[in-house]
Amino acid sequence: MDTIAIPTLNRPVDATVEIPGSKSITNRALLVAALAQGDSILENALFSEDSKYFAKCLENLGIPISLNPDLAQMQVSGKGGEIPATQADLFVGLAGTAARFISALVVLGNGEYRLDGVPRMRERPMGDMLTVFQTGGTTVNFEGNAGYMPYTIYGQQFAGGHIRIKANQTSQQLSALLMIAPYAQQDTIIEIEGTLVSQSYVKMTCRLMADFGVEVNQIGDNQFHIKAGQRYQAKHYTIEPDASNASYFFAAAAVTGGRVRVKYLTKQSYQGDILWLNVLEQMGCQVREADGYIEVTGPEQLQGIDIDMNDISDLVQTLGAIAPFASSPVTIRNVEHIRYKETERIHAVVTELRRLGVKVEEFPDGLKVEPSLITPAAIETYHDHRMAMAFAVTGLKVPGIVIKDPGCTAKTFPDYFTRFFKMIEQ
Ligand SMILES: O=C(O)C1=C[C@@H](OP(=O)(O)O)[C@@H](O)[C@H](O)C1
Ligand SMILES: C=C(OP(=O)(O)O)C(=O)O
Repeated sequence: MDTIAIPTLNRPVDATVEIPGSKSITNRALLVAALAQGDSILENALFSEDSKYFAKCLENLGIPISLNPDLAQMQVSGKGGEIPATQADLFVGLAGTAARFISALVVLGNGEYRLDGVPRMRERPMGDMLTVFQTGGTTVNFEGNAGYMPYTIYGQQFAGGHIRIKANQTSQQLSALLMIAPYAQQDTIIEIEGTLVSQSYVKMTCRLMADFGVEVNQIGDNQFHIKAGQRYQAKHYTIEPDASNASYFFAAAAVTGGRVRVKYLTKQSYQGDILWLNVLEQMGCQVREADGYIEVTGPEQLQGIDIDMNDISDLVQTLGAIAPFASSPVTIRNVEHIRYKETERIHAVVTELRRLGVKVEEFPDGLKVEPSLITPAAIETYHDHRMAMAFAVTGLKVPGIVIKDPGCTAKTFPDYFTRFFKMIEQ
């Protein structure tokens, strides 16, 4: 297995970086562009495993898509809600958004669609959404355990109507239902049973739907009304830089007492993970937004924090990886749902911090990291891009940190290490 040794930086970082487009926005835009009638052009689209699997699924469903990675551009020729292919084998890798959004899309088709992913994807929950479809008359045949990949969906129509769904393990199934709801046979009311995790992503879904011409009426925190017959409008759409992936570069400024500017990101971002800036401010960093970039300047000494990260849970690893450098404990709460992601993330981050000699306590829904001296180690990444990207930042401060399987960043950020090394060379 490949490894990358992280060189320590014995000075504050001082760099300006560019981050590729948001994964979450790219995959939403691909879905709604596929449902619109006519050509949409997506600028600053993300080219990574997650979005390429998504694009390939659309192509296999007969929706023409042309990819221009050099220009970071994708063109989708939407079919107005039709799915031309009547049979398709669809592979989503480890992309949770592709798994959930494509499964919903094929319910609108008229045919037989088999979906599968890598072994870990077969362990990630799909059942709450699939039960909704089954209740509405769609047949789903599971090859293994009910509620998990691989399965075949026999698309007919999405019934819509009054739907109840749980969203305590992932919000992505709710986002998927919302995005196909305008194409249902009747108006749809979606009611959340119990708690909704990762709410900021649902907000992102509704904002993106609005950008493409479809209205969602949200009543309180847990009811969504979508009128049938609304249609997405094909359009030219520019995707923001990925705020989750920007977090590692801002974190580099935070731990080295340096300065990092991320170009083209704004505080008005659709991405909840822009709140990483508030987290860093609370830990002692300074944040400045200017025309065309956001700048973070790290303090001499980071402070600890006690924080509910339910809404920004892709940042748990970033915070975990810099937490040992704070002057007081860092406590992360309310993120039980990250146990269902690329890996069992609470356990993974706790295990790797302990490997580095850090004192850390694991809770059912989070962790507490004590200020600690770090001893060097080779970090296991568990096929999880965020383990590799986050612990590379730790390596800037401590000699001898090695990241195993750095290629796993390809899921959302194929050239992460190239940009990371460019940051330290500036
Ligand atoms: O809808 C989305 O684009 C996402 C929602 C979140 O997942 P959960 O809703 O499963 O927490 C997030 O972790 C993931 O990276 C992207
Ligand atoms: C959880 C993530 O991805 P997904 O659920 O889209 O696979 C992530 O990118 O951190």
